[in-house]
Amino acid sequence: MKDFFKQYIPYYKDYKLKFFYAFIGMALVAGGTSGAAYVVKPLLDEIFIAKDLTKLYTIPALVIGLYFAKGLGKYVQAYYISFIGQDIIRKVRDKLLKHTLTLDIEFFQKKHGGELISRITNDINKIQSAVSSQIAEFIKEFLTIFALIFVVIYQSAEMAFYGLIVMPLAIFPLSRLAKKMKKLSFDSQEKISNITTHLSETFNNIEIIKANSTEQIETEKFEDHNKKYFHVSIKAVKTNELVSPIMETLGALAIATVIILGGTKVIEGELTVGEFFSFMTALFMLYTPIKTISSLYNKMQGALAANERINELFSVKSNIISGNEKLNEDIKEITFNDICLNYDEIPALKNINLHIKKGETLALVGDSGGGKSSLVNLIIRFYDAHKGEIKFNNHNIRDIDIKSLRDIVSIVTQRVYIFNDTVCANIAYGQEINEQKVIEALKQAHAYDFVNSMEKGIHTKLDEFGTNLSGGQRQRIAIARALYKNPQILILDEATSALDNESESIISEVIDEISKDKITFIIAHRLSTIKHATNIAVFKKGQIVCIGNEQKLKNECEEYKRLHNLANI
Ligand SMILES: Nc1ncnc2c1ncn2[C@@H]1O[C@H](COP(=O)(O)OP(=O)(O)OP(=O)(O)O)[C@@H](O)[C@H]1O
Repeated sequence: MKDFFKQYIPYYKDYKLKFFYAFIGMALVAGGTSGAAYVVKPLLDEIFIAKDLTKLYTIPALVIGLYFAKGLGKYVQAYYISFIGQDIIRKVRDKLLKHTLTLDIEFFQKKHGGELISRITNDINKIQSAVSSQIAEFIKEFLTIFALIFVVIYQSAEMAFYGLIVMPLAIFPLSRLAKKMKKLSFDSQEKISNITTHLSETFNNIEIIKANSTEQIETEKFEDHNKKYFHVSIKAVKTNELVSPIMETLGALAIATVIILGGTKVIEGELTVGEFFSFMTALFMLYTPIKTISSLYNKMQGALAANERINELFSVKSNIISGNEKLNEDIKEITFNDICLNYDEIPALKNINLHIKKGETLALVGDSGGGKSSLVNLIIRFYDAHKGEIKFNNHNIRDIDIKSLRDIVSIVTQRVYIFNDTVCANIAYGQEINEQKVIEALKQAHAYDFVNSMEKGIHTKLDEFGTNLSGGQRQRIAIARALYKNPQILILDEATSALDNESESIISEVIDEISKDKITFIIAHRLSTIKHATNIAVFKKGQIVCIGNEQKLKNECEEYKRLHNLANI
C-alpha cells in the first residue's frame, strides 16, 4: 500500500489548489459530523432537562447549520477529488499506452492484444477509484474519526477507553481479510483479462468461426471464462462482506460495556444524561467511518492487485534501442555482413551476406519459412540480428536513430493494415495529407479507379479491417501508402499476391519504374513478378543458397530451377 501511495502521490503535486478545496470539504464533513454528535449534549441537558426556552430555537438552527456544512463539504470534496482522480487516471492511461507502443514487435507477437487492452482499460479503471474517491474517503473518514474521538474523550476518557478498545482488536481479522482480498482481486483481474482476450479473438476471427460453424464452441469457451470470473467475484464478495459483521459484533461488545459503565455513572450522578448520550452518539457515529475504512482498505486491495499488473507492463523494456545518428543523406548501399537471427534460440537466418546498391532491386524467393520476411524485418529493426552487422552507407544500423531510419523506408507486409479513416488519411498515414499526391499514389498503385467510384472518392471512410474492400483492393491501398511516402528503401513482402495476373503485371511495371532511384526488396512466390530484379536471392532454411540474376539462376541454381518448375506446374 505504501508503494502504491508513493507511486501516485507525485501526481497530486499538479493539483495543490484543488486538493486544498477538497481538504476544506473534508474538514467540513468531519466538523459537521462531530458537531452533530456534540450538539446532543446541550440538546438533552439544556432543552429537555434544564428546559431552557432560548435554546429551543438556537440548537435546531445549529443542527441545520451543521448538516448544511456537512452536505456542502461532501459536495465540494466529491467534485474536486473526482476531478483529481480522473485526471490522474487519464495521465496514467496515456503514459501506459505511450510506453506500450515503444515496446518491440516481439513483445506484441507474444502478448495477446486483448490482454493489453484489458490492462489499459480494466486494470486502470480498478485503480481509478483508489486514487480518487478511495484516497479521499480515507482522509475524510480519518478526519471524522479524529474529530469524533476528540468528542468521545472529551465527554468521558474512561468510557472512551472501553468504547475504542475494539479498534486494535479488529486489526488482526481485518488484515487477514485484506490479504485474501488482494489475492482474489489479482485472480479476478486475470479472469477479466481472459474474457477480453477471448472476445477480441472471437471478433477478429469471426469469418473462420462462422465458416466452421464453431459459434457454439466459442460460446462455451466464453461461458467457461465468464463462469470463472463469476466464481472469483463471488468469493471476493464473501470476503469483503465479512468486514461489516466482524466490525458490528466487536462494536456491539464495546457498546454493551459502555452502556453498563455509563449507565452506572449516570445513576450515581457522575455523568449527566446529556453527556452520556453525546458520548453514545459520537461512539455510534464513530463506527460508521471505522467500518468504512476497513471496507475501503479491503477494496484497495483490488487496486493494489491491478496496479501490480500495470507496473508489470511498465517494467517491460524494449530490447531494440535507437541509435542517435540521423539519416539525412542519400542511401547509396545497404550491406549485410554475416547476419544471423534467432527466434527464441531457434535460428531463422544463418550467415547472410548481401550488398545492394541504389537503383537495384533484390528479390527474395524460396520455400515458406525460408527466412525471407525475417530478413526484411531486420531492415526496419523490427528485430535485431544476433550476430553480424547491417550497414546503411557507413552507418551501422544500430547507431541510426530509429525514426529517421523508418522515415526513409516503406514496407508493405503480407498483412494489410487499414485504419478506420478516409482513403486519403490511410494513404498519407503518418504524414501531411496532400490530395494531389494521394491521387498520384493511388494511380501508381492502380487503385484510383475503384476509389474514385466509391461514394465519396478519396474521402470515403474505410473500416478498420478494410472489410468494405476486396483483398486485391486492400493490397493496392497498402502499395499506394508505401509509394506516397516516396521512400529511399522500398520493401514489398508478398505485396501483390492477392492481385489478378493482369493487375499484378501492371503494378510490377510501375514498381520497376519507380524503383530506379531506390533500393528495393521484393518477396514474391510468383516468380514471374521478379524476373526483372537486379538479383534474386534464393532462401532455404535460413540461408541464401544462390544469388544472381534470373538467367544465371536458371542456368546454375538447382533450387531456383526446382521453384521455377513448381511454379509452372
Ligand atoms: N516472430 C517469430 N517468432 C518465432 N519464430 C518465427 C517468427 N517469425 C518467423 N519465425 C520462424 O522463422 C522462420 C522463418 O520465417 P519467415 O517468416 O522469415 O519465412 P518466410 O521465408 O518469409 O516464409 P513465408 O514465405 O511463408 O512468408 C520460420 O521457421 C518461422 O516459423
